[in-house]
Amino acid sequence: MDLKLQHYINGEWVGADSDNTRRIINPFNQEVISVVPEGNESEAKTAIAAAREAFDNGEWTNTPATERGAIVKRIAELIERDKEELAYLESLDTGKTVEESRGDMDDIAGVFRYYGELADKDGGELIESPVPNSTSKVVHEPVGVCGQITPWNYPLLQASWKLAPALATGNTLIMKPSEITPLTTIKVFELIEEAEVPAGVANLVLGAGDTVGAELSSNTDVDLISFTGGIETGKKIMQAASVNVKKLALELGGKNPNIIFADTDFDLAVDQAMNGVFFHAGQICSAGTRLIVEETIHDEFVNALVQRVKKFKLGSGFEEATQMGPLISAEHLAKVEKYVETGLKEGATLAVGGSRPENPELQKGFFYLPTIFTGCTTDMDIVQEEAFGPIITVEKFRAEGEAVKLANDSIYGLAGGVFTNDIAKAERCAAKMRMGTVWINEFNLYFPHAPWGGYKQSGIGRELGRLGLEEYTETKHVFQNLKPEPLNWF
Ligand SMILES: NC(=O)c1ccc[n+]([C@@H]2O[C@H](COP(=O)([O-])OP(=O)(O)OC[C@H]3O[C@@H](n4cnc5c(N)ncnc54)[C@H](O)[C@@H]3O)[C@@H](O)[C@H]2O)c1
Ligand SMILES: C[N+](C)(C)CC=O
Repeated sequence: MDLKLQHYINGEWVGADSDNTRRIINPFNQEVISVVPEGNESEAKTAIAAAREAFDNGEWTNTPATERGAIVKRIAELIERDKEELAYLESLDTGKTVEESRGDMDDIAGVFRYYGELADKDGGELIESPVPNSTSKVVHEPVGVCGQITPWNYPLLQASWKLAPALATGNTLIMKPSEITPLTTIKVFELIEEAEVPAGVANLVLGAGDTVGAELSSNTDVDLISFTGGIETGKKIMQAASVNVKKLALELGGKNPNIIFADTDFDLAVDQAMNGVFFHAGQICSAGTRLIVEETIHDEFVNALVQRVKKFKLGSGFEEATQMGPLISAEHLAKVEKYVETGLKEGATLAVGGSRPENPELQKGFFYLPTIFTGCTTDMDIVQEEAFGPIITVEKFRAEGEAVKLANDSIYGLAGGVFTNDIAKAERCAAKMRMGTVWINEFNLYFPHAPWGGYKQSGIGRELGRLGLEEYTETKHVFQNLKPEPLNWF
Protein backbone atom coordinates (compact mmCIF):
# COMPACT_ATOMS: atom_id res chain seq x y z
CA MET A 1 0.00 0.00 0.00
CA ASP A 2 1.53 3.27 -1.15
CA LEU A 3 0.19 5.43 1.67
CA LYS A 4 2.05 7.58 4.19
CA LEU A 5 0.78 5.75 7.26
CA GLN A 6 1.53 8.57 9.68
CA HIS A 7 0.11 11.62 11.40
CA TYR A 8 0.26 14.87 9.42
CA ILE A 9 1.19 17.71 11.76
CA ASN A 10 2.34 21.20 10.83
CA GLY A 11 2.97 20.16 7.23
CA GLU A 12 5.12 17.12 8.17
CA TRP A 13 4.39 13.39 8.12
CA VAL A 14 5.35 12.06 11.54
CA GLY A 15 5.33 8.66 13.22
CA ALA A 16 4.05 8.05 16.74
CA ASP A 17 6.21 9.41 19.55
CA SER A 18 5.64 6.12 21.33
CA ASP A 19 5.83 2.50 20.15
CA ASN A 20 2.08 2.32 19.93
CA THR A 21 0.62 1.09 16.68
CA ARG A 22 -2.79 -0.18 15.60
CA ARG A 23 -3.55 -2.93 13.12
CA ILE A 24 -6.24 -2.05 10.63
CA ILE A 25 -8.43 -5.07 9.94
CA ASN A 26 -10.31 -6.02 6.77
CA PRO A 27 -13.85 -6.85 7.98
CA PHE A 28 -14.35 -9.28 5.09
CA ASN A 29 -11.63 -11.72 6.19
CA GLN A 30 -10.00 -10.29 9.34
CA GLU A 31 -6.66 -9.91 7.55
CA VAL A 32 -4.41 -7.04 8.61
CA ILE A 33 -4.58 -4.36 5.91
CA SER A 34 -2.01 -2.04 7.42
CA VAL A 35 -0.42 -0.90 10.65
CA VAL A 36 -0.73 2.75 11.60
CA PRO A 37 0.70 4.79 14.47
CA GLU A 38 -1.59 5.15 17.43
CA GLY A 39 -1.34 8.71 18.63
CA ASN A 40 -2.31 9.95 22.05
CA GLU A 41 -2.74 13.23 23.94
CA SER A 42 0.84 14.20 23.13
CA GLU A 43 0.39 14.18 19.31
CA ALA A 44 -2.99 15.83 19.74
CA LYS A 45 -1.43 18.67 21.77
CA THR A 46 1.34 19.16 19.18
CA ALA A 47 -1.22 19.32 16.38
CA ILE A 48 -3.43 21.73 18.33
CA ALA A 49 -0.43 24.00 18.92
CA ALA A 50 0.37 23.92 15.19
CA ALA A 51 -3.22 24.74 14.25
CA ARG A 52 -3.33 27.53 16.88
CA GLU A 53 -0.13 29.09 15.52
CA ALA A 54 -1.35 28.78 11.92
CA PHE A 55 -4.63 30.46 12.81
CA ASP A 56 -3.09 33.22 14.92
CA ASN A 57 -0.45 34.12 12.31
CA GLY A 58 -3.36 34.85 9.98
CA GLU A 59 -1.77 33.59 6.76
CA TRP A 60 -4.62 31.26 5.84
CA THR A 61 -7.41 33.45 7.20
CA ASN A 62 -6.08 36.44 5.29
CA THR A 63 -5.60 34.51 2.06
CA PRO A 64 -8.20 35.98 -0.32
CA ALA A 65 -11.34 33.84 -0.17
CA THR A 66 -11.16 33.23 -3.93
CA GLU A 67 -7.71 31.69 -3.51
CA ARG A 68 -8.83 29.58 -0.57
CA GLY A 69 -11.80 28.44 -2.64
CA ALA A 70 -9.51 27.53 -5.54
CA ILE A 71 -7.42 25.33 -3.22
CA VAL A 72 -10.54 23.61 -1.91
CA LYS A 73 -11.70 23.00 -5.51
CA ARG A 74 -8.23 21.67 -6.32
CA ILE A 75 -8.72 19.06 -3.58
CA ALA A 76 -11.96 18.05 -5.36
CA GLU A 77 -10.03 17.57 -8.61
CA LEU A 78 -7.38 15.46 -6.87
CA ILE A 79 -10.07 13.28 -5.30
CA GLU A 80 -11.55 12.73 -8.77
CA ARG A 81 -8.10 11.91 -10.14
CA ASP A 82 -7.51 9.32 -7.39
CA LYS A 83 -11.11 8.12 -7.16
CA GLU A 84 -10.36 4.44 -7.88
CA GLU A 85 -7.60 4.26 -5.27
CA LEU A 86 -9.76 6.02 -2.68
CA ALA A 87 -12.76 3.76 -3.41
CA TYR A 88 -10.53 0.70 -3.13
CA LEU A 89 -9.16 1.85 0.24
CA GLU A 90 -12.63 2.69 1.57
CA SER A 91 -14.01 -0.74 0.66
CA LEU A 92 -10.96 -2.50 2.06
CA ASP A 93 -11.34 -0.64 5.33
CA THR A 94 -15.14 -0.74 5.75
CA GLY A 95 -16.25 -3.81 3.77
CA LYS A 96 -18.79 -1.81 1.77
CA THR A 97 -19.12 -2.62 -1.91
CA VAL A 98 -16.69 -0.81 -4.16
CA GLU A 99 -19.65 0.48 -6.15
CA GLU A 100 -20.93 2.22 -2.99
CA SER A 101 -17.44 3.57 -2.31
CA ARG A 102 -17.19 4.98 -5.84
CA GLY A 103 -20.51 6.76 -5.23
CA ASP A 104 -19.13 8.11 -1.94
CA MET A 105 -16.04 9.48 -3.73
CA ASP A 106 -18.23 11.30 -6.26
CA ASP A 107 -20.22 12.79 -3.38
CA ILE A 108 -17.01 13.77 -1.56
CA ALA A 109 -15.51 15.53 -4.58
CA GLY A 110 -18.88 17.29 -4.96
CA VAL A 111 -18.70 18.54 -1.37
CA PHE A 112 -15.20 20.03 -1.82
CA ARG A 113 -16.30 21.63 -5.09
CA TYR A 114 -19.50 23.05 -3.56
CA TYR A 115 -17.69 24.67 -0.62
CA GLY A 116 -14.81 25.81 -2.84
CA GLU A 117 -17.38 27.65 -4.95
CA LEU A 118 -19.05 29.19 -1.89
CA ALA A 119 -15.78 30.41 -0.34
CA ASP A 120 -15.87 33.88 -1.92
CA LYS A 121 -19.62 34.39 -2.09
CA ASP A 122 -20.04 36.05 1.28
CA GLY A 123 -18.96 39.69 1.21
CA GLY A 124 -20.85 40.59 4.37
CA GLU A 125 -24.09 42.54 4.52
CA LEU A 126 -24.80 46.20 5.09
CA ILE A 127 -27.88 46.51 7.26
CA GLU A 128 -30.07 49.52 7.84
CA SER A 129 -28.79 51.40 10.89
CA PRO A 130 -31.37 53.18 13.06
CA VAL A 131 -28.68 55.70 14.09
CA PRO A 132 -28.24 58.77 11.85
CA ASN A 133 -24.82 59.17 10.16
CA SER A 134 -23.64 55.64 10.74
CA THR A 135 -23.03 52.37 8.95
CA SER A 136 -23.84 48.92 10.17
CA LYS A 137 -22.24 45.86 8.62
CA VAL A 138 -22.55 42.16 9.42
CA VAL A 139 -19.56 40.01 8.51
CA HIS A 140 -18.67 36.35 8.96
CA GLU A 141 -15.24 35.35 10.19
CA PRO A 142 -13.63 31.97 10.82
CA VAL A 143 -14.15 30.50 14.27
CA GLY A 144 -10.48 29.56 14.76
CA VAL A 145 -9.02 26.16 15.59
CA CYS A 146 -11.46 23.33 14.86
CA GLY A 147 -11.33 19.80 16.25
CA GLN A 148 -13.03 17.30 13.92
CA ILE A 149 -13.90 13.74 14.90
CA THR A 150 -15.42 11.20 12.51
CA PRO A 151 -16.96 7.69 12.64
CA TRP A 152 -16.11 4.47 10.78
CA ASN A 153 -19.20 3.95 8.66
CA TYR A 154 -18.62 6.69 6.05
CA PRO A 155 -15.05 7.59 6.95
CA LEU A 156 -14.13 10.02 4.19
CA LEU A 157 -17.62 11.26 3.41
CA GLN A 158 -18.15 12.43 6.98
CA ALA A 159 -14.64 13.92 7.03
CA SER A 160 -15.34 15.87 3.82
CA TRP A 161 -18.46 17.48 5.35
CA LYS A 162 -16.11 18.97 7.97
CA LEU A 163 -12.83 19.57 6.12
CA ALA A 164 -14.25 21.41 3.10
CA PRO A 165 -16.32 24.09 4.93
CA ALA A 166 -13.64 24.61 7.60
CA LEU A 167 -10.95 25.25 4.97
CA ALA A 168 -13.19 27.36 2.74
CA THR A 169 -13.95 29.74 5.61
CA GLY A 170 -10.31 30.18 6.70
CA ASN A 171 -10.20 28.04 9.84
CA THR A 172 -7.38 25.74 10.89
CA LEU A 173 -8.14 22.22 12.00
CA ILE A 174 -7.15 18.92 13.53
CA MET A 175 -8.93 15.87 12.13
CA LYS A 176 -9.22 12.63 14.08
CA PRO A 177 -10.71 9.84 11.99
CA SER A 178 -12.16 6.71 13.52
CA GLU A 179 -9.24 4.63 14.72
CA ILE A 180 -10.56 1.57 12.86
CA THR A 181 -10.98 3.16 9.39
CA PRO A 182 -8.31 5.84 8.89
CA LEU A 183 -7.01 4.95 5.41
CA THR A 184 -8.97 7.26 3.08
CA THR A 185 -8.58 10.16 5.49
CA ILE A 186 -4.80 9.66 5.42
CA LYS A 187 -4.94 9.62 1.62
CA VAL A 188 -6.94 12.85 1.53
CA PHE A 189 -4.35 14.54 3.71
CA GLU A 190 -1.78 13.59 1.06
CA LEU A 191 -4.03 15.41 -1.40
CA ILE A 192 -4.44 18.37 0.95
CA GLU A 193 -0.63 18.62 1.03
CA GLU A 194 -0.49 18.33 -2.78
CA ALA A 195 -3.08 21.11 -3.11
CA GLU A 196 -0.68 23.32 -1.12
CA VAL A 197 -2.75 24.06 1.93
CA PRO A 198 -0.18 25.88 4.11
CA ALA A 199 1.59 23.99 6.90
CA GLY A 200 -0.30 23.87 10.19
CA VAL A 201 -3.69 24.65 8.64
CA ALA A 202 -4.91 21.07 8.30
CA ASN A 203 -3.54 18.48 10.72
CA LEU A 204 -4.26 14.78 11.06
CA VAL A 205 -3.89 12.82 14.28
CA LEU A 206 -4.58 9.08 14.30
CA GLY A 207 -5.67 7.42 17.49
CA ALA A 208 -8.47 6.50 19.84
CA GLY A 209 -11.40 8.53 21.05
CA ASP A 210 -10.61 8.48 24.75
CA THR A 211 -7.11 9.88 24.14
CA VAL A 212 -6.84 11.97 20.96
CA GLY A 213 -10.60 12.67 20.75
CA ALA A 214 -10.86 13.59 24.42
CA GLU A 215 -7.88 15.98 24.10
CA LEU A 216 -9.45 17.74 21.12
CA SER A 217 -12.73 18.09 23.01
CA SER A 218 -11.23 19.46 26.22
CA ASN A 219 -8.21 21.48 25.06
CA THR A 220 -8.83 25.18 25.58
CA ASP A 221 -6.89 26.12 22.43
CA VAL A 222 -9.60 24.46 20.34
CA ASP A 223 -12.46 26.86 19.54
CA LEU A 224 -14.92 24.49 17.89
CA ILE A 225 -15.51 20.78 17.99
CA SER A 226 -17.41 19.05 15.21
CA PHE A 227 -18.30 15.45 15.93
CA THR A 228 -20.09 12.71 14.03
CA GLY A 229 -20.73 9.49 15.89
CA GLY A 230 -22.81 7.85 18.57
CA ILE A 231 -25.07 9.62 21.05
CA GLU A 232 -23.17 8.52 24.17
CA THR A 233 -19.86 9.77 22.76
CA GLY A 234 -21.60 12.99 21.74
CA LYS A 235 -22.69 13.56 25.34
CA LYS A 236 -19.12 13.09 26.61
CA ILE A 237 -17.78 15.52 24.02
CA MET A 238 -20.43 18.07 24.89
CA GLN A 239 -19.43 17.87 28.51
CA ALA A 240 -15.69 18.11 27.76
CA ALA A 241 -16.25 21.01 25.35
CA SER A 242 -17.92 23.04 28.07
CA VAL A 243 -14.49 23.72 29.63
CA ASN A 244 -14.01 26.72 27.32
CA VAL A 245 -17.56 26.90 25.93
CA LYS A 246 -16.44 25.65 22.53
CA LYS A 247 -18.74 25.98 19.62
CA LEU A 248 -20.25 22.56 19.14
CA ALA A 249 -21.62 20.63 16.18
CA LEU A 250 -22.94 17.13 16.85
CA GLU A 251 -24.15 14.70 14.17
CA LEU A 252 -25.43 11.74 16.16
CA GLY A 253 -27.44 8.62 15.60
CA GLY A 254 -30.89 7.93 14.27
CA LYS A 255 -33.72 5.41 14.42
CA ASN A 256 -35.46 6.51 11.31
CA PRO A 257 -39.11 5.83 10.52
CA ASN A 258 -40.37 5.10 7.03
CA ILE A 259 -44.15 5.42 6.71
CA ILE A 260 -45.71 3.33 3.95
CA PHE A 261 -49.31 4.23 3.04
CA ALA A 262 -51.53 1.74 1.22
CA ASP A 263 -51.95 4.12 -1.74
CA THR A 264 -48.23 4.11 -2.54
CA ASP A 265 -46.66 2.67 -5.67
CA PHE A 266 -46.16 -0.75 -4.04
CA ASP A 267 -43.10 -2.00 -5.94
CA LEU A 268 -41.32 1.35 -5.64
CA ALA A 269 -41.94 1.45 -1.89
CA VAL A 270 -40.65 -2.12 -1.42
CA ASP A 271 -37.53 -1.31 -3.39
CA GLN A 272 -36.86 1.96 -1.56
CA ALA A 273 -37.63 0.48 1.86
CA MET A 274 -34.95 -2.17 1.26
CA ASN A 275 -32.41 0.27 -0.10
CA GLY A 276 -33.18 2.60 2.77
CA VAL A 277 -31.91 0.01 5.24
CA PHE A 278 -29.58 -2.53 3.71
CA PHE A 279 -26.98 -0.37 2.00
CA HIS A 280 -23.69 -0.82 3.86
CA ALA A 281 -25.38 -3.57 5.90
CA GLY A 282 -27.58 -1.05 7.68
CA GLN A 283 -24.63 0.84 9.14
CA ILE A 284 -26.04 4.22 8.17
CA CYS A 285 -27.16 6.89 10.60
CA SER A 286 -30.22 7.61 8.46
CA ALA A 287 -31.14 3.99 7.67
CA GLY A 288 -34.92 3.57 7.56
CA THR A 289 -34.92 0.79 10.10
CA ARG A 290 -38.42 1.49 11.45
CA LEU A 291 -41.00 0.59 8.84
CA ILE A 292 -44.47 1.84 9.72
CA VAL A 293 -46.88 0.17 7.31
CA GLU A 294 -50.62 0.74 6.78
CA GLU A 295 -52.51 -2.28 8.06
CA THR A 296 -54.34 -3.05 4.80
CA ILE A 297 -51.09 -3.75 2.91
CA HIS A 298 -48.96 -4.87 5.85
CA ASP A 299 -48.88 -8.62 5.14
CA GLU A 300 -48.38 -8.25 1.40
CA PHE A 301 -45.64 -5.65 1.96
CA VAL A 302 -43.75 -7.74 4.50
CA ASN A 303 -44.05 -10.79 2.29
CA ALA A 304 -42.61 -8.90 -0.70
CA LEU A 305 -39.72 -7.65 1.43
CA VAL A 306 -38.96 -11.11 2.79
CA GLN A 307 -38.91 -12.65 -0.69
CA ARG A 308 -36.49 -9.98 -1.92
CA VAL A 309 -34.28 -10.10 1.16
CA LYS A 310 -33.85 -13.89 0.88
CA LYS A 311 -32.16 -13.36 -2.48
CA PHE A 312 -29.54 -10.88 -1.25
CA LYS A 313 -26.00 -11.74 -2.26
CA LEU A 314 -23.60 -11.23 0.65
CA GLY A 315 -19.89 -11.25 -0.05
CA SER A 316 -16.71 -9.35 -0.74
CA GLY A 317 -17.21 -5.71 -1.58
CA PHE A 318 -14.88 -6.25 -4.51
CA GLU A 319 -17.09 -8.83 -6.26
CA GLU A 320 -19.48 -7.31 -8.72
CA ALA A 321 -22.40 -9.53 -7.71
CA THR A 322 -22.16 -8.56 -4.01
CA GLN A 323 -25.07 -6.50 -2.71
CA MET A 324 -24.18 -6.40 0.97
CA GLY A 325 -20.81 -6.63 2.70
CA PRO A 326 -19.91 -7.48 6.31
CA LEU A 327 -20.37 -5.47 9.48
CA ILE A 328 -17.36 -3.45 10.57
CA SER A 329 -15.99 -5.52 13.47
CA ALA A 330 -16.44 -8.52 15.73
CA GLU A 331 -17.54 -6.14 18.48
CA HIS A 332 -20.19 -4.57 16.29
CA LEU A 333 -21.41 -7.96 15.06
CA ALA A 334 -21.88 -8.99 18.71
CA LYS A 335 -23.90 -5.81 19.32
CA VAL A 336 -26.19 -6.55 16.36
CA GLU A 337 -26.65 -10.17 17.50
CA LYS A 338 -27.58 -8.91 20.96
CA TYR A 339 -30.27 -6.66 19.48
CA VAL A 340 -31.79 -9.61 17.65
CA GLU A 341 -31.87 -11.56 20.92
CA THR A 342 -33.54 -8.54 22.53
CA GLY A 343 -36.16 -8.39 19.78
CA LEU A 344 -37.01 -12.04 20.27
CA LYS A 345 -37.21 -11.63 24.05
CA GLU A 346 -39.49 -8.64 23.61
CA GLY A 347 -41.92 -10.74 21.57
CA ALA A 348 -41.24 -9.49 18.04
CA THR A 349 -41.69 -12.09 15.28
CA LEU A 350 -38.67 -12.96 13.17
CA ALA A 351 -39.80 -12.94 9.53
CA VAL A 352 -36.40 -13.55 7.99
CA GLY A 353 -32.70 -13.56 8.95
CA GLY A 354 -31.80 -13.42 12.62
CA SER A 355 -28.45 -15.18 12.37
CA ARG A 356 -25.05 -15.19 10.75
CA PRO A 357 -24.99 -16.71 7.24
CA GLU A 358 -23.98 -20.37 6.93
CA ASN A 359 -22.05 -19.94 3.68
CA PRO A 360 -18.51 -21.27 4.44
CA GLU A 361 -16.93 -18.51 2.33
CA LEU A 362 -18.30 -15.87 4.67
CA GLN A 363 -17.17 -17.34 7.97
CA LYS A 364 -14.05 -15.20 8.35
CA GLY A 365 -15.97 -11.99 7.80
CA PHE A 366 -18.29 -10.18 10.22
CA PHE A 367 -21.42 -11.02 8.23
CA TYR A 368 -25.00 -10.93 9.46
CA LEU A 369 -28.09 -11.85 7.48
CA PRO A 370 -30.59 -9.13 6.61
CA THR A 371 -33.25 -9.41 9.27
CA ILE A 372 -36.90 -8.38 9.49
CA PHE A 373 -38.98 -8.32 12.66
CA THR A 374 -42.77 -7.94 12.51
CA GLY A 375 -45.29 -7.41 15.29
CA CYS A 376 -43.20 -4.57 16.70
CA THR A 377 -44.42 -1.84 19.03
CA THR A 378 -42.85 1.44 20.09
CA ASP A 379 -42.22 0.27 23.66
CA MET A 380 -39.66 -2.28 22.42
CA ASP A 381 -35.93 -1.54 22.65
CA ILE A 382 -35.51 -3.07 19.20
CA VAL A 383 -37.75 -0.27 17.89
CA GLN A 384 -36.25 2.53 19.98
CA GLU A 385 -32.51 1.86 20.00
CA GLU A 386 -30.04 2.20 17.15
CA ALA A 387 -28.75 -1.32 16.35
CA PHE A 388 -26.79 0.06 13.39
CA GLY A 389 -27.09 -3.19 11.48
CA PRO A 390 -29.23 -4.90 8.81
CA ILE A 391 -32.38 -5.07 10.93
CA ILE A 392 -35.84 -3.76 10.06
CA THR A 393 -38.67 -3.56 12.57
CA VAL A 394 -42.20 -3.36 11.20
CA GLU A 395 -45.07 -1.61 12.98
CA LYS A 396 -48.68 -1.34 11.72
CA PHE A 397 -50.97 1.70 11.60
CA ARG A 398 -54.55 2.41 10.60
CA ALA A 399 -54.79 6.22 10.36
CA GLU A 400 -52.52 9.04 9.16
CA GLY A 401 -52.30 10.68 12.59
CA GLU A 402 -51.34 7.39 14.19
CA ALA A 403 -48.52 6.87 11.66
CA VAL A 404 -47.03 10.30 12.43
CA LYS A 405 -47.39 9.73 16.16
CA LEU A 406 -45.50 6.43 15.91
CA ALA A 407 -42.83 8.03 13.72
CA ASN A 408 -42.25 10.80 16.26
CA ASP A 409 -42.16 8.44 19.24
CA SER A 410 -38.36 8.44 19.53
CA ILE A 411 -35.54 10.24 21.27
CA TYR A 412 -34.00 10.59 17.80
CA GLY A 413 -34.96 12.96 15.00
CA LEU A 414 -32.48 12.52 12.20
CA ALA A 415 -34.51 11.52 9.15
CA GLY A 416 -37.69 9.83 7.98
CA GLY A 417 -39.66 8.96 4.89
CA VAL A 418 -43.25 8.87 3.64
CA PHE A 419 -44.43 6.79 0.70
CA THR A 420 -47.81 7.70 -0.78
CA ASN A 421 -49.29 8.91 -4.05
CA ASP A 422 -51.39 11.48 -2.16
CA ILE A 423 -49.05 14.49 -2.14
CA ALA A 424 -51.24 16.57 0.18
CA LYS A 425 -51.12 13.73 2.71
CA ALA A 426 -47.34 13.38 2.28
CA GLU A 427 -46.84 17.09 2.92
CA ARG A 428 -49.12 17.04 5.98
CA CYS A 429 -47.03 14.19 7.42
CA ALA A 430 -43.71 15.86 6.49
CA ALA A 431 -44.81 19.03 8.29
CA LYS A 432 -45.50 17.10 11.49
CA MET A 433 -42.48 14.79 11.46
CA ARG A 434 -39.86 16.01 13.96
CA MET A 435 -36.75 15.25 11.92
CA GLY A 436 -33.95 17.13 10.18
CA THR A 437 -34.72 15.48 6.84
CA VAL A 438 -38.01 14.10 5.52
CA TRP A 439 -38.04 12.28 2.19
CA ILE A 440 -41.25 11.90 0.22
CA ASN A 441 -41.26 8.86 -2.11
CA GLU A 442 -37.50 8.61 -1.64
CA PHE A 443 -35.11 7.46 1.08
CA ASN A 444 -31.54 8.19 2.12
CA LEU A 445 -30.76 10.84 -0.46
CA TYR A 446 -28.37 13.67 0.41
CA PHE A 447 -26.44 16.23 -1.59
CA PRO A 448 -24.11 19.16 -0.79
CA HIS A 449 -26.69 21.91 -1.26
CA ALA A 450 -29.19 20.69 1.37
CA PRO A 451 -28.52 20.94 5.10
CA TRP A 452 -28.11 17.71 7.10
CA GLY A 453 -28.58 17.25 10.81
CA GLY A 454 -30.88 16.12 13.55
CA TYR A 455 -33.77 17.25 15.70
CA LYS A 456 -33.94 16.06 19.30
CA GLN A 457 -31.05 13.83 20.42
CA SER A 458 -29.83 13.26 16.85
CA GLY A 459 -27.63 16.29 17.18
CA ILE A 460 -26.90 19.97 17.25
CA GLY A 461 -26.20 22.12 14.20
CA ARG A 462 -26.13 21.30 10.52
CA GLU A 463 -23.62 20.06 7.97
CA LEU A 464 -23.86 20.61 4.22
CA GLY A 465 -25.57 23.53 2.53
CA ARG A 466 -24.96 27.14 3.49
CA LEU A 467 -25.70 26.29 7.12
CA GLY A 468 -22.81 23.80 7.05
CA LEU A 469 -20.52 26.68 6.10
CA GLU A 470 -21.96 29.01 8.74
CA GLU A 471 -21.13 26.44 11.45
CA TYR A 472 -17.49 27.37 10.82
CA THR A 473 -18.00 31.12 11.14
CA GLU A 474 -18.55 33.65 13.85
CA THR A 475 -20.86 36.55 13.04
CA LYS A 476 -19.62 40.05 13.75
CA HIS A 477 -21.53 43.33 13.68
CA VAL A 478 -19.33 46.32 12.79
CA PHE A 479 -20.98 49.63 13.61
CA GLN A 480 -19.33 52.87 12.54
CA ASN A 481 -20.37 56.29 13.71
CA LEU A 482 -19.59 58.69 10.88
CA LYS A 483 -20.22 61.83 12.98
CA PRO A 484 -19.26 60.89 16.55
CA GLU A 485 -20.18 63.36 19.28
CA PRO A 486 -19.57 63.29 23.06
CA LEU A 487 -22.46 61.94 25.12
CA ASN A 488 -21.87 64.44 27.98
CA TRP A 489 -23.52 62.03 30.42
CA PHE A 490 -20.85 61.98 33.16
N1 LIG B 1 -25.77 12.08 12.02
C1 LIG B 1 -24.91 11.70 11.11
O1 LIG B 1 -24.77 12.34 10.07
C2 LIG B 1 -24.09 10.46 11.30
C3 LIG B 1 -23.29 10.01 10.25
C4 LIG B 1 -22.53 8.86 10.43
C5 LIG B 1 -22.58 8.17 11.63
N2 LIG B 1 -23.36 8.62 12.62
C6 LIG B 1 -23.46 7.87 13.87
O2 LIG B 1 -22.19 7.35 14.25
C7 LIG B 1 -22.35 6.18 15.05
C8 LIG B 1 -21.43 5.09 14.55
O3 LIG B 1 -20.12 5.53 14.56
P1 LIG B 1 -19.03 5.10 15.65
O4 LIG B 1 -19.37 3.75 16.21
O5 LIG B 1 -17.70 5.34 15.07
O6 LIG B 1 -19.32 6.17 16.77
P2 LIG B 1 -18.46 6.47 18.08
O7 LIG B 1 -19.21 7.51 18.83
O8 LIG B 1 -18.10 5.23 18.79
O9 LIG B 1 -17.09 7.05 17.51
C9 LIG B 1 -17.05 8.16 16.66
C10 LIG B 1 -15.73 8.87 16.82
O10 LIG B 1 -15.65 9.38 18.14
C11 LIG B 1 -14.40 9.02 18.72
N3 LIG B 1 -14.56 8.96 20.18
C12 LIG B 1 -14.90 7.89 20.94
N4 LIG B 1 -14.91 8.24 22.25
C13 LIG B 1 -14.56 9.55 22.31
C14 LIG B 1 -14.38 10.48 23.38
N5 LIG B 1 -14.56 10.13 24.66
N6 LIG B 1 -14.02 11.75 23.07
C15 LIG B 1 -13.85 12.13 21.80
N7 LIG B 1 -13.98 11.28 20.75
C16 LIG B 1 -14.34 10.00 21.00
C17 LIG B 1 -14.07 7.69 18.05
O11 LIG B 1 -12.70 7.41 18.18
C18 LIG B 1 -14.51 7.98 16.62
O12 LIG B 1 -13.52 8.69 15.93
C19 LIG B 1 -23.81 5.79 14.89
O13 LIG B 1 -24.50 6.16 16.06
C20 LIG B 1 -24.27 6.63 13.71
O14 LIG B 1 -25.65 6.90 13.69
C21 LIG B 1 -24.10 9.75 12.50
C1 LIG C 1 -24.92 10.94 6.59
N1 LIG C 1 -24.81 9.70 5.82
C2 LIG C 1 -26.14 9.30 5.35
C3 LIG C 1 -23.96 9.94 4.64
C4 LIG C 1 -24.16 8.65 6.55
C5 LIG C 1 -24.78 8.28 7.79
O1 LIG C 1 -24.34 7.34 8.43
